[in-house]
Amino acid sequence: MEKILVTGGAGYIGSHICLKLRESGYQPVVLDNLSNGHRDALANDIPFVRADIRDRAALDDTFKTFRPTAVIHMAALIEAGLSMEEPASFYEVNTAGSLNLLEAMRQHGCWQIVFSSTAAVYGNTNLEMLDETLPVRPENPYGRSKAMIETMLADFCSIYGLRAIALRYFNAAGADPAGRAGERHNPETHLIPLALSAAARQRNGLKIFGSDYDTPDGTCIRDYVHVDDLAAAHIRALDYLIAQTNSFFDIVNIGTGKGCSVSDILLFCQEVTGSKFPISTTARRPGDPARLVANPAKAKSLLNWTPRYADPREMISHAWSYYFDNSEKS
Ligand SMILES: NC(=O)c1ccc[n+]([C@@H]2O[C@H](COP(=O)([O-])OP(=O)(O)OC[C@H]3O[C@@H](n4cnc5c(N)ncnc54)[C@H](O)[C@@H]3O)[C@@H](O)[C@H]2O)c1
Ligand SMILES: O=c1ccn([C@@H]2O[C@H](COP(=O)(O)OP(=O)(O)O[C@H]3O[C@H](CO)[C@@H](O)[C@H](O)[C@H]3O)[C@@H](O)[C@H]2O)c(=O)[nH]1
Repeated sequence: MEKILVTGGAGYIGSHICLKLRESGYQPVVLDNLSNGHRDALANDIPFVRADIRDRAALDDTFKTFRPTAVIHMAALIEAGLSMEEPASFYEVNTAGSLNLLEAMRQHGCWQIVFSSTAAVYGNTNLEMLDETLPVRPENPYGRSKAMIETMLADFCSIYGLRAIALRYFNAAGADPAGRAGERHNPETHLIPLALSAAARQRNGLKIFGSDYDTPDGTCIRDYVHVDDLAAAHIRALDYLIAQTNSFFDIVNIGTGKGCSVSDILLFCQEVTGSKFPISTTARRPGDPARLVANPAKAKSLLNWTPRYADPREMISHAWSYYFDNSEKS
């Protein structure tokens, strides 16, 4: 079985990718410092290295021990809002940490990588849909830290011969439909899990960050993509990467192509849970673009990937089941 090193694999998206890797005949090996992940989010028999991507000696040991065929690189700080307060941490962990990883890959002859990029690289545009040919103009240091990694990848591909795909995910949502994994950020800052905890009366309602955006209902629009579909996209990307013989770098959006406003999401959360939690409006959160919706055409044409779940209510329903069954976990 081909071994795939999954950095950040104990996190929300990573734990779903590990499930999908095993179902697809790959052997995940996870490296995670557990700053925001959970060892118990992974099956016990998945090889696990507790280490930081900035620790070169730990990376060297990991490459020597496991000799992975490819890397899925997800380890990162992920909150766009926090990056407006602590930009240095984002450049240190995301950008410098990724350079450290790429250098270790080069030294150990591991030439294939799927990288977790983000819709946040696009920033504010007036466009209905965003496609991969647009210039990147991130609104926040998080997006800039990821855009820099895309630039490094392009150079490592053209000059050192790496093969790389950057998947620009839009907003991951939902949980494993079979209930084996879900979202457990601590502290939680994402819209849907916060709304679900309001629905469960674990918090006192939900505040909308800004209702004066230039959108139909004044709240921000995002493209919510089911985490199970996101995991499936990684398998497509990996299969594609492994089938190539020449170096290349490509960028692919992973989203549904459908936008949903914050207000819509909250109404859906109330509908799915049957709980009319209080909703109020507060100031905009700095660094939030008004609208981020994918043009998903390239994911279909290059990777033959299309989402199985396109209705946010299905995503919320799976997230709610997971929330309900795991509310005692931190
Ligand atoms: N959640 C989303 O909607 C979304 C959207 C676009 C892109 N992404 C990207 O997807 C990836 C995974 O996101 P997620 O939502 O699963 O986040 P997450 O926080 O649940 O997972 C990230 C994992 O990385 C680990 N980690 C953080 N810093 C590390 C370090 N220095 N060394 C080793 N491990 C480290 C954390 O412990 C965690 O397990 C990230 O790269 C994120 O930027 C996420
Ligand atoms: O209490 C809350 C929380 C969020 N929001 C809004 O809900 C939307 C979604 O926010 P959130 O769930 O925090 O996700 P994003 O800030 O869009 O970022 C996510 O999605 C990006 C891709 O679009 C990823 O790159 C990031 O890592 C990931 O955190 C935004 O408009 C927020 O302002 C609120 O109004 N109230």
